[in-house]
Amino acid sequence: MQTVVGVAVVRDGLVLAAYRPDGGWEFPGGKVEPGETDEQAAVREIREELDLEIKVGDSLGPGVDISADYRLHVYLATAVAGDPVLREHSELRWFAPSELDENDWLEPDRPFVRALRKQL
Ligand SMILES: Nc1nc2c([nH]c(=O)n2[C@H]2C[C@H](O)[C@@H](COP(=O)(O)OP(=O)(O)OP(=O)(O)O)O2)c(=O)[nH]1
Repeated sequence: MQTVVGVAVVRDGLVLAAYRPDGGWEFPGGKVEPGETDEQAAVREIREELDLEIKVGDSLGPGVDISADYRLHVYLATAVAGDPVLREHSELRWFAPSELDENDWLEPDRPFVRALRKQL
């Protein structure tokens, strides 16, 4: 089983969501490479995808299977420097927790979206 890390970047009480070109909101992030920790992968992916420096915080809850091969783990993070740059997604948006509608998110992300609505 390989881990995919999603990062819930929080700033001023808003969470950053990224819209996939093939549809659906997701947490920016990606696959953890061999020898990397989840945290290292999160920092690398957010730098690559958004040109953003982050500090990774707590996990948002137990991992959720994406498929037989991949499991999604989502971590809270804060932006240390810079603004996110649109590179790989079709849209980036900061959502207030009350605006988060889990139905617009990829299915594996929905428990994490619910956790965010409770925690933020
Ligand atoms: N980054 C990210 N991926 C997610 C989330 N939820 C979810 O099911 N996924 C899936 C989509 C992808 O199939 C896989 C992550 O792959 P990736 O981000 O490294 O690369 P990718 O979109 O180019 O994926 P792929 O087409 O190469 O499979 O996990 C999420 O919140 N964030």
